[in-house]
Amino acid sequence: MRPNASGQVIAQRPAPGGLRLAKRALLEGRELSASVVGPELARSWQRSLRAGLQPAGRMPGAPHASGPQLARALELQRELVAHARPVMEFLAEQTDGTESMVILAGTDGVVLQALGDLQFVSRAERVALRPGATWSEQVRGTNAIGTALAEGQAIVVHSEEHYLERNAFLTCAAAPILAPGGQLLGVLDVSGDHRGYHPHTIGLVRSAARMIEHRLFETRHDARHWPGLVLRLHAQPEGIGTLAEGLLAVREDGALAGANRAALAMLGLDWPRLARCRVEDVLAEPVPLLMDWVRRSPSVPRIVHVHGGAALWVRMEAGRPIAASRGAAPVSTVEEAAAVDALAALDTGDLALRATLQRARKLAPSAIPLLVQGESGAGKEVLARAMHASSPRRGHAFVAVNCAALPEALIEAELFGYERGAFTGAAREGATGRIREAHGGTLFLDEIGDMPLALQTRLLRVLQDRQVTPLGGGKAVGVDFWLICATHRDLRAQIEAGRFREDLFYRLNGFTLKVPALRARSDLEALLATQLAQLLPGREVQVEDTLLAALRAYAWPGNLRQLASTLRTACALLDAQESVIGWHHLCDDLAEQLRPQEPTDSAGAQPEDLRSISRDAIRRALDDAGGNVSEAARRLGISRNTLYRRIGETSA
Ligand SMILES: Nc1ncnc2c1ncn2[C@@H]1O[C@H](COP(=O)(O)OP(=O)(O)OP(=O)(O)O)[C@@H](O)[C@H]1O
Repeated sequence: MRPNASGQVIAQRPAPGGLRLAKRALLEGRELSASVVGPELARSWQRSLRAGLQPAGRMPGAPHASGPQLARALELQRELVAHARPVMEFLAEQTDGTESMVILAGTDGVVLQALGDLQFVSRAERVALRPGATWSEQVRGTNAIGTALAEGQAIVVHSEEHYLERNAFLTCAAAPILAPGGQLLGVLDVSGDHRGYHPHTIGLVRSAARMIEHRLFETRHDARHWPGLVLRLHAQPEGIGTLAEGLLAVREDGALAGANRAALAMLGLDWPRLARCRVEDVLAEPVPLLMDWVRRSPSVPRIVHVHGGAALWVRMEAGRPIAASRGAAPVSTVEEAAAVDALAALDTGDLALRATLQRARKLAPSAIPLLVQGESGAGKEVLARAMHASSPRRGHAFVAVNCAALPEALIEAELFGYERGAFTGAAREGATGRIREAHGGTLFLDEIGDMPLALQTRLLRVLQDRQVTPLGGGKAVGVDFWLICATHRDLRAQIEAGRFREDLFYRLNGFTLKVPALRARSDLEALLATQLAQLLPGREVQVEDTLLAALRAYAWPGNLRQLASTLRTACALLDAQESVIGWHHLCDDLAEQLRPQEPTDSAGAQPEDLRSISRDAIRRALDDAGGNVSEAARRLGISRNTLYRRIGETSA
């Protein structure tokens, strides 16, 4: 098995002898056998031949950028280099011990950064993999970096597929990195000893290139500076916010300003059409409607319709000018109203939650560090966002970081930022880091109980000194933010077990706020009404009586997240003329979980009952998903991590 040029796996790798014969055929002007040499490789060999290169001969001296030339190239590509760095470190960790290098090259094929193990190459060959070396096809013939640039797509070039025999010791996988407008910015590559070839490397490299593109898009269209709309799209609501989401930037006048590749695929666009299109050309919903949605409730996912195609879920973010340009009301009045509404909007009648909200309202102006505790999906982040919106800091950023979602090396770079001085003599910073982005605003650290101990020590230092020092030893910078942390874990038990620093616990826990689990709340009906009004504005929709009773009795292992995803599915299935949500509007597995249970008062259910309901639901979902945990989690409307945790809890 081997991946073809676009990274898909094709069945057979040609024998080296076959490639040698094919290369001879190329030199003799004969046709290349398509079964030995794929179309991308054949085109690349032809280009190499036309460039006057000889496969076996001595390579004419390949140009190598001088120190000042490299510094200038790095300066020109500052944004790309800064965003690529943490992703490259992550890739280098994944490929550690595999005798390979992670390389970032510019559009001219010049190596800008290289990380990893150079021991697998001879001293003479090392220089070719260092920053400054050139890997364009023109100078080195077919190779993953040069060929990915020439073809504009991901490619694997293995051993003798390299045009020059002297490069046959390498196996390389490379993927282009594109700007949000489709312009080629550079190439990410993993090159290693040809004996260490692994078919999954290309997938890893392509995902890493997507991560860089995602960060570039988010920086260029950051809602604080970009005066337009950002649409996050996916066929399923759970896909929004993940690496698989489509990203679309829309100018205030409706013209499309940027996208990622996932959005192009979802909308049936290509890069040239993107530049000519307006949002009305691709979506059935006009810009004023989108603007209205984003002003009224920006974080609520909605359904939009692609012309002649699928329905997609969308979550929108607006730049400040749009968010503030509501009618004739002065901005301060609008912000004031939003501030009051943010916490009040969460109060749907449950007394325990109301008590939490009242405390939150009093604490919001104080900037005392808060710890929000509650089960996964219970609404901890939503509460933290509402507190920020109700605080004097609401004019600044709310920065959320999930400490459980990223590998340790990435969270460190993400939180603290890093210097690019490590690889050039230039003085400007590489990436600011999320802590500094939260300056003046609120830093929300989700799943703080999962933060690795080494990072806890660094975070403690930041909280004590109120200064952050970027990785790579830059200057300490003063920071001022409101810290809100959240966890589903018992942090005291974590301290006992030696997994959480006690001194950090006291620093971040100025006050604990508890968010009740959905099954313990008494306001399910009010929640249903509020969410249905948001999902189907202007429509009067009820829930059928027997279904409502079953929903009340259900244990809701995924809490509000699961409720929201259940209602989104139901609304998507509801016909325009229907006004009652019934059993047939649920996905099958939830309907099955709900049916066998007699309607009982969930608030009166004993913990053991709830545990067994939860256990049954999980078992059924796993059975239905054929044991696939990701699929079972999707069916339950909870994350994979939560499902693993619940499996542990319910089998305890
Ligand atoms: N008050 C609410 N009204 C409607 N939906 C809500 C509300 N609070 C939360 N949700 C829904 O639940 C989802 C999860 O909420 P949130 O991220 O705040 O939970 P969490 O407790 O932080 O979860 P986790 O611990 O898994 O990070 C939200 O995306 C939203 O769909």
